[in-house]
Amino acid sequence: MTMRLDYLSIFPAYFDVLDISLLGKAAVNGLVEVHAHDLRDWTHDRHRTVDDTPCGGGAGMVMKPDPWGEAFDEIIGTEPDSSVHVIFPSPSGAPFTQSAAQELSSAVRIVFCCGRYEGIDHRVIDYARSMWTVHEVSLGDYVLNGGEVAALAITEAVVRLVPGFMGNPESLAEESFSAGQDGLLEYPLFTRPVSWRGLDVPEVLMSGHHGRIAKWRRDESVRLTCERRPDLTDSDFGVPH
Ligand SMILES: COc1cc(COC(=O)c2cn[nH]c2)cc(-c2cccnc2)c1
Repeated sequence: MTMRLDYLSIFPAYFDVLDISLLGKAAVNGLVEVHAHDLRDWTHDRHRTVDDTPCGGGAGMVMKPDPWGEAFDEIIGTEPDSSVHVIFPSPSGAPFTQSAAQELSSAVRIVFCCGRYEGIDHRVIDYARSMWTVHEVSLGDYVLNGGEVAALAITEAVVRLVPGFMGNPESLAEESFSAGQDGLLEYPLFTRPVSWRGLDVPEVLMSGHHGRIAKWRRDESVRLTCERRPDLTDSDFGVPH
């Protein structure tokens, strides 16, 4: 089953990068189909206007609903279809998580709507919710100039989970934020040379003693998680289960 990805943006060139690297390979072997669209193609005035001043006053500009509606009609259609997932990256969205990426990796169609300026007229999101499955998602508590970079990050998190995309699926299982690690951060990784600029690989990892190695890795994951992500630890005991 091919996953179709559409990107609506006033800077569609952001998505040229999807033709290379891992994503390019997925596109080549028919797993993923990518279409980027310039929102201005659905404007009709000489200046190809996509924004206007906010009703009720306030600083900055808001993206007009009209171009979005016409683009939706052409790109997605005018009939409701809950199998279409429409994503609005936004600072006011719900935190994007690995489980959300996992769910989206089985979608047949995902449409990314990249907001610019101060945001998009809210009726665009309300309309989209009446037609498709909408996700307003945040990548973190910071503000980007537009949704394009967030759309690329979400795309990578999702497409790498599409069955048949990753060379060796085992590497997916071992990662942080995947079920296998109980939501712990990944332990530190090492490879050869054993000694590098006066820094040595921890001896336990060279011992060949698998039980000790597993314990060292678990202890490191717990230590790192408690240090850096107290929010991921269980408040009762301060140590993740
Ligand atoms: C500058 O103001 C913005 C920026 C962005 C781009 O996304 C992010 O900055 C982001 C995403 N995760 N963390 C930050 C989106 C909107 C927006 C879109 C739709 C509805 N409402 C607002 C507004």
